[in-house]
Amino acid sequence: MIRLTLEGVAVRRGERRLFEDLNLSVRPGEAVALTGANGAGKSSLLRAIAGLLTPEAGRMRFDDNGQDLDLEVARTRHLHLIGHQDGFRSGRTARDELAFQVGWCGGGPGGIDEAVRALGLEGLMDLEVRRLSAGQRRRLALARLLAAPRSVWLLDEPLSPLDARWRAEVGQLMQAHLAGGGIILAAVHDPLPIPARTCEIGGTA
Ligand SMILES: Nc1ncnc2c1ncn2[C@@H]1O[C@H](COP(=O)(O)OP(=O)(O)OP(=O)(O)O)[C@@H](O)[C@H]1O
Repeated sequence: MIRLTLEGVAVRRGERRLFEDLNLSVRPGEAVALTGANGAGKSSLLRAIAGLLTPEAGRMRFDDNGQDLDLEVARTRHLHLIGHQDGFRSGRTARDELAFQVGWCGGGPGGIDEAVRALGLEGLMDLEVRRLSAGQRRRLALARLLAAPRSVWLLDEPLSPLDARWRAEVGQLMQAHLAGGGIILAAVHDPLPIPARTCEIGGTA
């Protein structure tokens, strides 16, 4: 049961400090919606938590039932970041790209079929990624969450290209993740379809 704690975190991009003194604790089974204006720093915060950006100040901790985890080990083994850039090579098939990502995350092939079903991708897996619609492509990116299970989901506007049906379906998958003790930190402009605490990131566009 992993918990994420941020203490006094500040993030700077270029000349601008986006926010400072951010304190946040996300407990197992809890979802937090990161809100704020365009350019406030929501994506930057998710990237900083994932270790892709060095914060200017503060501390980030993951603990497992109160036992502090090594930060790099926690990021490598327990965290997924689904951002705007999904990392797919667009000339390869959805099947090959999902298998590659799941293998890279240490997941076996066993979970892929179930993830493909859960995200309604069955008829799309032999298509090149470039032939998928924006919503289909996002569902392919989200399939990694199920096929290579990890406790911490960092999601950057996960629902934005999805239609109403898939927003609801992914909401159910999020709910199941929380029920299993996972945590979700999601940058959003619209409310999440699950109960979530809100953390507003300061700054202006
Ligand atoms: N590589 C970079 N170098 C310098 N500044 C950057 C870089 N990437 C982003 N920024 C700036 O950092 C600020 C925060 O961007 P970020 O994407 O974190 O905001 P956001 O809150 O997620 O915005 P949105 O709601 O528009 O997605 C923006 O002003 C952006 O221009």
